[in-house]
Amino acid sequence: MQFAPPVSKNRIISTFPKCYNPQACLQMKEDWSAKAKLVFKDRATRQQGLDRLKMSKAVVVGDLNVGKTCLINRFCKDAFDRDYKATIGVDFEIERFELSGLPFSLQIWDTAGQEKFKCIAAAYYRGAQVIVTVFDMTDIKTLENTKQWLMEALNENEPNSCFIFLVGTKRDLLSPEECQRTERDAVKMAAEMNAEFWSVSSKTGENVQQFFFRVAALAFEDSVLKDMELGYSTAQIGDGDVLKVDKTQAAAEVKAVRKSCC
Ligand SMILES: Nc1nc2c(ncn2[C@@H]2O[C@H](COP(=O)(O)OP(=O)(O)OP(=O)(O)O)[C@@H](O)[C@H]2O)c(=O)[nH]1
Ligand SMILES: [Mg+2]
Repeated sequence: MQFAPPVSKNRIISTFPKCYNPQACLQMKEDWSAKAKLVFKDRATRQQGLDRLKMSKAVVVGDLNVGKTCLINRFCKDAFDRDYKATIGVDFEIERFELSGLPFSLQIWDTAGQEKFKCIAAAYYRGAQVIVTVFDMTDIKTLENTKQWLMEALNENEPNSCFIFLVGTKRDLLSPEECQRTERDAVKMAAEMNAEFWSVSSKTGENVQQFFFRVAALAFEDSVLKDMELGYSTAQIGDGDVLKVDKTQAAAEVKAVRKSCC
């Protein structure tokens, strides 16, 4: 049996993360659902949870240059690169969390916005529990394009099976007035997309951790509740080996994509 190292302190989520804007929010509640709390309280589950991990997949899509890679790198590596380096095909990160005492992993797939890599990236949309559509707050055209990106990602997934997020990046480049105006447009778009809206800066880090905490919390709770509905005992949630297998498999796939592209 694989024993995962402890989750780092800054990945421990003990209270239910809030949304960014109540006008574009997927779930208004301020706490975990009562059903989910039952699972968290189950001591047997907590014990099993120490060596068992649950994993969800998030795919990040949007036009080229909008800041998808920077968003992921700010959260996963606490780093920011001023220079643009286009993502080739796909890339991925795995982040481990502890939510209300239970372990959870989020597989974050970074996809290329460039047209020539689109068909490769699209192959990785399948099986997503979360779709993150990203736009550049300084370039309104990229907001309009998020609908198309979302449609393509939804096409590869079961209807109503994904949480949808709309994320505006580069808020550090806008004046407060410009920011407000763009956020108003984004809230309207989020309503059309059934998405939750977030406004972030990967340069300063503003709202980035809060956003990913929210993603992790919604995906985790949903997984727990789905498992319950399927009638699994709480002790069966997740499987530690999944993390190892998926990571190796995913890394091999990314390598193959790069080879076929270059
Ligand atoms: N000021 C500022 N610049 C940003 C921010 N996020 C990204 N950038 C810049 O925007 C450019 C593009 O960022 P990337 O993250 O590489 O864009 P991408 O969406 O991954 O692009 P593709 O991989 O081609 O699809 C880079 O030069 C970044 O430095 C931000 O929050 N603020
Ligand atoms: Mg990129």
